[in-house]
Amino acid sequence: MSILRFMTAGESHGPCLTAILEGLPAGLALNLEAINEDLARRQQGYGRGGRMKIETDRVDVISGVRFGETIGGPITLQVVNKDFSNWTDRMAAFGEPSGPKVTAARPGHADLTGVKKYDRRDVRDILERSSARETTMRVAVGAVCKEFLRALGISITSQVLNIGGVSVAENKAESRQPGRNNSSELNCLDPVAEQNMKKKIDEAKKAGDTLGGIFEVVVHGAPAGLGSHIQWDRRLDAKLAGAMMSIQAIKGVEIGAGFQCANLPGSRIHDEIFLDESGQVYRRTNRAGGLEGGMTNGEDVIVRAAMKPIPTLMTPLHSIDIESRQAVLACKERSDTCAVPAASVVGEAMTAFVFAEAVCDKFGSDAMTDVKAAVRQYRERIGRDW
Ligand SMILES: Cc1cc2nc3c(=O)[nH]c(=O)nc-3n(C[C@H](O)[C@H](O)[C@H](O)COP(=O)(O)O)c2cc1C
Ligand SMILES: C=C(O[C@@H]1CC(C(=O)O)=C[C@@H](OP(=O)(O)O)[C@H]1O)C(=O)O
Repeated sequence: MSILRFMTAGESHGPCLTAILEGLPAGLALNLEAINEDLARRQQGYGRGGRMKIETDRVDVISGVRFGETIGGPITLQVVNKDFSNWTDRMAAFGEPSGPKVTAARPGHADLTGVKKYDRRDVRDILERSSARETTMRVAVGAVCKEFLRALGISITSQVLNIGGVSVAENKAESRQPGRNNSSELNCLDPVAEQNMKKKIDEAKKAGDTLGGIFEVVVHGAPAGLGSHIQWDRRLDAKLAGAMMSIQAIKGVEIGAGFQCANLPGSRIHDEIFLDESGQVYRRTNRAGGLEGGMTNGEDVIVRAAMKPIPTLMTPLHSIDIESRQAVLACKERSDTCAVPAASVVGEAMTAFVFAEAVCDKFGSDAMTDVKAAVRQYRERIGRDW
């Protein structure tokens, strides 16, 4: 059984979304506003659709917290869907359906395989749960995990590197500040690239098309030795890649130099190890992205994810109607043109969960005082021995 685990529930247009997070130590001070801030960051981003104008996501903490501190029990988090009141005809839990059915499956979504696998006649039975509205709860869970990590000196940030082929300049990408999130609308550190990205989003929107892109998540301050080389399912790189791939529409993940590793010789990939005058170990490069042998190595952890373009197009793609079995154009519900900045916040959240689990695994997870003491002692030992 996982030491730390969470589950989400709820449909995109249902009454609310819920998450239960279990396994964090008691005695962790939580800041409600920090959770709400991350929820607001996930809602931002040029290119998002009309739904984000309806919702103002704010979390209710239903269990596991008393007077601002965790007590060790499962933490239940809830966010209300304001839009539910407009969908009661199509989303009621009981009674007869009164709203129209969705029968034109969208390529690139769960629609077609979902209706077959679950033996449904209305694509809505599938799309409501496959929708990335669910990532609201991942961000709420991730924000709690971030508080836990922050108390131990570990911070997580992200930036958007590419939208629809428009990339940030390399020197701007590397100007990231550990532990600090930027305030750009697209979560991008290059103002020139950001303007071009916005133009690209405008063009796509005008053409009824959609865009994907790439974002990067950085973990700063993690001690060396989280994860393990001992067994395949204890490798932190594997857990991190799996967590990133679990985000809707993510199709590629790389750690450090990632796919560049295939093109360059070992002399230009591996990070050489040096000793300074005081005998401290250091590296001049971080192409491994902070992970060697499935463990953190003390450098910043750098993970990137590629997101495919949003599958709902306003100039719809060819598809079929599941009822009439005729060729039709895919359904086009209100939709985002580009959601890479939002996905970058979800990427932070999933990374926070993976690191929180690794910390609980290594240092225990009953009481915050014990976890803090164990981390302090371990940091001292590996600082001394290296
Ligand atoms: C933050 C975020 C927002 C998204 N918004 C939309 C959207 O508005 N319309 C849409 O069709 N897909 C959207 N997607 C993508 C779909 O949820 C995703 O492509 C779909 O669930 C199919 O899963 P797959 O792409 O992982 O195969 C969004 C994804 C994320 C991460
Ligand atoms: C609701 C969110 O994203 C949604 C993700 C989504 C999808 O198919 O993934 C489809 C759209 O839903 P709607 O039809 O309600 O506009 C997005 O808005 C959100 O991010 O909170």
